[in-house]
Amino acid sequence: MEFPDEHKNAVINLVLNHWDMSGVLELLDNFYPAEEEEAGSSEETENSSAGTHTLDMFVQATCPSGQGGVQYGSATDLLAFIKRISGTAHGTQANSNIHLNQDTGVLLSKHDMILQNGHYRIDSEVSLFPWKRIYRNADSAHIPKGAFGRVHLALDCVTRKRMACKLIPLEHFRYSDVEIQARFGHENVAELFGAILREGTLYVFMEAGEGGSVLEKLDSCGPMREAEVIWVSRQVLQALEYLHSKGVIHHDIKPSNIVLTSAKAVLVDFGLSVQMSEDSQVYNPKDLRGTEMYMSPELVLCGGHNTKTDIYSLGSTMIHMLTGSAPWVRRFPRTAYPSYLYIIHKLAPPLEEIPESCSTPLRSVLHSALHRNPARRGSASALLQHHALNPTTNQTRYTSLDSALGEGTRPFLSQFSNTSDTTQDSSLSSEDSSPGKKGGSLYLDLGALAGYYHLVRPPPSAEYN
Ligand SMILES: Nc1ncnc2c1ncn2[C@@H]1O[C@H](COP(=O)(O)OP(=O)(O)OP(=O)(O)O)[C@@H](O)[C@H]1O
Repeated sequence: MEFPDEHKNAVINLVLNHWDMSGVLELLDNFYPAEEEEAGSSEETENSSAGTHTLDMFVQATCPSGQGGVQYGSATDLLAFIKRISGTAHGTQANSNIHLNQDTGVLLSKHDMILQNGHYRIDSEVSLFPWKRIYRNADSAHIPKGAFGRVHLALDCVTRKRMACKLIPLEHFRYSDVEIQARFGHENVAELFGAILREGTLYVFMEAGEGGSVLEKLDSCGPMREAEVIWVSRQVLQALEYLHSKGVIHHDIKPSNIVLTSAKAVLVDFGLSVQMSEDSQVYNPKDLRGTEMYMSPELVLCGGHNTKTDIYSLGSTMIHMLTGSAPWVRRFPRTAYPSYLYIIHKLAPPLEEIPESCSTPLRSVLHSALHRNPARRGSASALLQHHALNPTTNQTRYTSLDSALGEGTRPFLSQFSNTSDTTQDSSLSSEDSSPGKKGGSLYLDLGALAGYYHLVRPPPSAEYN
């Protein structure tokens, strides 16, 4: 049966508005089969004749006249999309039919990320900014980046939604880069908003840690106060409690992978994460994954480990937060020790690095988190119950990093309480932040507080336009 074009478009729009991918595909089957065959566009036809409904077929069919291939979808749609991308990236998908010359992707956030005719174009629909150019120094184009990804601040030009956007070259893309965040939403896991493939690079949009990473804090300010360490550790443990309950091991807990928003700390970088199968108690690694200084002794041995390895890495991260240096590096300078694996194997745990000033309750948390024997190491749930991490009624219960600061700064900070973002310097440097820089927090340093005021103001509108 032949349908007029207006009728087709109206029905497609109706289904898109009440988003249902299977409904859309079914409709497309009814509307377009003859046209696809006639068009004879080889790859498309081959695919559809094989009975596979690919995103590209969907894109081509719904956007016949130059419209883009970015669609709103569910987490399942996003997972299907990135599965195909990772197949292409690693050459395991023979005829994946990914159109590298056309943007394709799936956005989860229908209300905050506005698509224009199936496009989400950099600069017209969404703008990307190097963090530091926005918040610190107009001359600097510093972009926080890891081994493979560069992370920008992104702004939807219509809704003004602020996000982080990680750019991953296709050849370095791993399915887990997106999979875990797509499947496991938690308030302490950076929320995923979508992913778009454009010109061989995957743009992954997610919740922005506009306050920078914990490593950046340590680099700027030196060791953190105990209250701050407790506040951050609690947030990370909440994320780990959830992830571990799903059998997920993050594998790279460290200060640079914990980022701060105005009200919470969230985990990022799930590229090394794995989910253990339901019945297995042990994950047997094929490779060594993680960042040396924070690695557990059992992980270094490569003989099998479980979720407790993340707890050990969090213990190492807590040492870094309390001292300003990653474990081991002060006793064994990196210049002299290119690898810490043997040191960790022989000497772990680094309990003597716990500063003398550390309170007895927090010390006991560290002893539990850093226990050499994973079976005797506290789980995330157990540590969350520990009284050191659970301020009693006599103690303040902190709701943000700001509120974890001393009473003395409150009047000053309250001037800015209407500002929602605790945005700060986003410079990223070494893993071992110099302990000699400043004794306290950025927030407690008056000079830095002045800078803080500067930083939390909204970015200059000229740059956003
Ligand atoms: N959502 C975010 N908000 C703010 N900053 C972020 C966000 N995601 C990542 N970053 C910053 O960018 C840095 C690099 O990102 P990420 O760790 O995801 O990349 P990577 O290439 O996988 O890095 P790695 O070398 O640690 O494996 C992080 O260490 C962090 O400081």
